[in-house]
Amino acid sequence: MRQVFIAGNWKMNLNHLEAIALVQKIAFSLPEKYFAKVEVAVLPPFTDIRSIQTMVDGDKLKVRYGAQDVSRYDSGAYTGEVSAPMLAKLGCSYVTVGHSERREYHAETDELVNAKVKAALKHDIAPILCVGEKLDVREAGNHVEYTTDQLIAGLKGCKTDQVSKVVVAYEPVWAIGTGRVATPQDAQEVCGAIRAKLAEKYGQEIAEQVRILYGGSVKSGNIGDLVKQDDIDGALVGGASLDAEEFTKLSAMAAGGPLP
Ligand SMILES: O=C(CO)COP(=O)(O)O
Repeated sequence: MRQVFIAGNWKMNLNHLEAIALVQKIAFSLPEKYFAKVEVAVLPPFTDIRSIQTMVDGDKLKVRYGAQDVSRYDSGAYTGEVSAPMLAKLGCSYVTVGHSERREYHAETDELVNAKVKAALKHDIAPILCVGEKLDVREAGNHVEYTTDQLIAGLKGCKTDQVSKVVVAYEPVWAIGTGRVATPQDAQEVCGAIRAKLAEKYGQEIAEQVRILYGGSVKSGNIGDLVKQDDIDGALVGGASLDAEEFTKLSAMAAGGPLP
């Protein structure tokens, strides 16, 4: 049984002091019983991770955390890069790989995304592999093939047992930060195709274990209908993850009901 998963991608927002305040608010406003039904993680900028680690460990908070990017290399002369061993040492559970903003603004190719997926897995950090089409691809009706091709390219060379640890995030680029959320049926179409492709390549048992998230303008008002879909196991949330009250509400709705 896959646990519902809500991950907040903070993107390039919040310094380490603001990060502490936000995580504290999330941890204390979501009643304990919800954490049994929904896994909640935050993905802050690198500069916030150490502060979050200290607080989560010290106060034994249920919120998990990770990073937004990782180097393909473990160490060496790669100025500006942060490695998977460094993230592992900071207790990161997750790292997003291949987010459309990195593919677009940092020219990340499928080959690089694949190398980063493998670097994370090697150090027991679960990659959140982001896939998703731009508007022109959807309008041409090629969105399913496009995203499943990105999926297979991102997982190339991974062992079958590693694949079960990967989280896939389907984020149609036209729905990110636009307020234009995909309908639950549109999102299910692609998430279902992603699971079917995983089953074809790695077997049904592995495919059933992989969590598939939807991302793109997710809010407390639309998450309920999204997670009701068979193949949507949660969400990768951008803007709404920066507001403690909204993110807590959204996490509670993903767990099956509103906050008391
Ligand atoms: O890119 C996203 C999460 O990774 C989605 O961002 P928004 O929720 O702001 O649309």
